[in-house]
Amino acid sequence: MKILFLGGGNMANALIGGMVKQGFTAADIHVIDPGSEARERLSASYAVNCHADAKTAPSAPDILVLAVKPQQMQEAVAPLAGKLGDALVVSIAAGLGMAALSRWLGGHRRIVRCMPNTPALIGAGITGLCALPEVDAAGKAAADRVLRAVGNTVWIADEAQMDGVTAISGSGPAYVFLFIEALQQAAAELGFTPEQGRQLAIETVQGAAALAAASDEPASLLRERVTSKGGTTAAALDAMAAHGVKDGIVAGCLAAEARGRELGKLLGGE
Ligand SMILES: NC(=O)C1=CN([C@@H]2O[C@H](COP(=O)(O)OP(=O)(O)OC[C@H]3O[C@@H](n4cnc5c(N)ncnc54)[C@H](OP(=O)(O)O)[C@@H]3O)[C@@H](O)[C@H]2O)C=CC1
Ligand SMILES: O=C(O)[C@@H]1CCC=N1
Repeated sequence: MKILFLGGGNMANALIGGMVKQGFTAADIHVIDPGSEARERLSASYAVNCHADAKTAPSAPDILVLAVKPQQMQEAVAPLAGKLGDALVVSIAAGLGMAALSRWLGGHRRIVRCMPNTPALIGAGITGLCALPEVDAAGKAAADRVLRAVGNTVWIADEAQMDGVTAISGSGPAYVFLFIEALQQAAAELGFTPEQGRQLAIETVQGAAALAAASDEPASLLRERVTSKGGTTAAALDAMAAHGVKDGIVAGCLAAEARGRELGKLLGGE
């Protein structure tokens, strides 16, 4: 099974690292990236085959993973159009619809669109996936196996919801990191050292996420359990509500979804 990556940046590194760990054979993985640094990093880390362009790469791989920026995609896939045989194309590009991608690939229809996230780097990713109707069960299973190498997967029936997946889990780690930054800033203002602030903030987020994952109860109930009447948490939540924290997060997610749709249109979608 030959797997070709187009683009060898952050997400390709995360996926390839996970795949090699899960027993995919490095010799069967090829990467095209014009950047010599990107290629050196990948071949040094995982001993995969790296190519500066499509000329030396396998022309009809079993799986082609598209891991360039959405804005780079049309130009990047042009050399591959019409030459893919029945390769399964797995795109991780935000916003880019499968109809536009299919056109750019000369009418290729075996396409799966995915949205992973950066915790994939440590095998803790969550990926939403969606396929064109022409992709059979074996094709979906193959895409699922690639993305499961770096975390869990959720299949989405309606492609229109993929921008929503991007808004919640694709971009989501950035919101959580912002929250951690805010906790660390507050810790610094309260006189803790950076190391103390880091430990208190990160282990709180880790512990709360683990508790939410382990519990059948909704997050709102877990929150209420922390919140004693007239206590410190109530004071904090009141101040956060006055600053619109929760509404701001919801508005941010909706803005991410809207930007995904906008990118899709700019990139040639309907
Ligand atoms: N980062 C994230 O959290 C997530 C990203 N994604 C999606 O993953 C995709 C990749 O993102 P990310 O890994 O962060 O981006 P990167 O910029 O890190 O990686 C893209 C790589 O592709 C290279 N490249 C540019 N043009 C070509 C070409 N013609 N042929 C082959 N390679 C090329 C780039 O080189 P150079 O730098 O020299 O241009 C770069 O090394 C994007 O479409 C993004 O929407 C999806 C989920 C999460
Ligand atoms: O910000 C972006 O566009 C990409 C997609 C999801 C996460 N990063």
